[in-house]
Amino acid sequence: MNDQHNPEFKPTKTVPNTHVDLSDIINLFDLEKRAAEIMTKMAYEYVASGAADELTVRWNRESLDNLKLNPSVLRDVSQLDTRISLFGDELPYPILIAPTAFHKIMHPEGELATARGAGVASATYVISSFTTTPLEEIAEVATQPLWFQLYVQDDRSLVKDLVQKAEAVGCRALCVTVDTPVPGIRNRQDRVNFRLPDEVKAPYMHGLGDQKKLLTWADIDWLNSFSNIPVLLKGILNPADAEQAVQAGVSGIIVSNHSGRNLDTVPATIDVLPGIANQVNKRVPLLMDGGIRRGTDVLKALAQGADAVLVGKPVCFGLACGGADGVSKVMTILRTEFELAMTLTGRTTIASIDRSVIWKPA
Ligand SMILES: Cc1cc2nc3c(=O)[nH]c(=O)nc-3n(C[C@H](O)[C@H](O)[C@H](O)COP(=O)(O)O)c2cc1C
Ligand SMILES: CCCCC(=O)C(=O)O
Repeated sequence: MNDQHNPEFKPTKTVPNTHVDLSDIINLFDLEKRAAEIMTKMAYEYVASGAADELTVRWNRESLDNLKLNPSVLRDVSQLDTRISLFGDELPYPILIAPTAFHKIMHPEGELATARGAGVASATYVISSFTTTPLEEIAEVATQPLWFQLYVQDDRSLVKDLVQKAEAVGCRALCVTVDTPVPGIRNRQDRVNFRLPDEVKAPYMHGLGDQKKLLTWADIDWLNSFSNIPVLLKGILNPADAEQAVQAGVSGIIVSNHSGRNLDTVPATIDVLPGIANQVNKRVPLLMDGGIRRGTDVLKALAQGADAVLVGKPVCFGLACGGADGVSKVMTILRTEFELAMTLTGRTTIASIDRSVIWKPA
């Protein structure tokens, strides 16, 4: 059972407590429980909620849980190599920090803490367009690669300026989010009347969803025409769109349903991944996110065709509970669990993680 559906999770405090003892946080579900106790109700509801009836949120987890593993025994597992290469950078392990908005509502140090935590954990951090800290300041404290997530907002000249700023501060890739022409139905956010506190600003947030200026494939051509860094599309859920993305010349694809926050009842990402992987056939790197909470989930996603995964909510909860320490703890727990899953399934390299890792009935 996914802990986030536990009705006992009632955020009680109204003032964030940022001095939490993390020593008894053993897994990522522990962290969500702790976060529910200490975050403001508004921030907790913002992070934890999904769209409408949250069916997709649940399915992301259920579909991962329902895949069974098929270990191979008696292999030499004394040496593991978890490195991958993406767009010219070597990542020590295939887990990135997904872009999530508004970190200052989760922790007073906001995105600076996230970047520091990413640095400690040797993780690549994808900064959201709706960061509450200017890009230059994040870049100053970052010691690991940064990527930038782009919301194409109504004023296209500001969009171009933002892409150029992201490039100027050293972001290594641009993840264009394509699943949010307008925000989804977010009942839980509406119930708490979600809004940014006056003291928190999102300097690059101007406006999504003017019906006359919705994002289309023509915008992808336009972005590709001037971006000097690889362009990925984030939020692809079917092989036809993946094919069109490759034809449009994108450098990578992120299979994502936005953690079930936008269109409820779309399938779990792990379920659509194999079909998309078949279609893309390694022409561009394929990343995936949605419900990754265990090292075995990372292994399953790689087995089903992803080159790497991203994690969103757990990083927000880690940030809320412990700032940079909480963020690094999330990534380190997941990395350690993933290494153990590789060892126990007898797969010692990323290349050896293929569909044979998933158990199938005889
Ligand atoms: C609190 C929160 C804020 C998010 N903000 C953004 C965002 O600004 N841009 C974006 O492309 N995706 C955003 N996402 C989606 C994440 O990038 C990612 O797709 C998703 O969280 C991954 O699933 P997981 O949270 O189950 O790991 C957000 C997700 C959460 C939970
Ligand atoms: C309207 C989107 C706001 C940021 C976001 O992507 C999210 O909350 O999921």
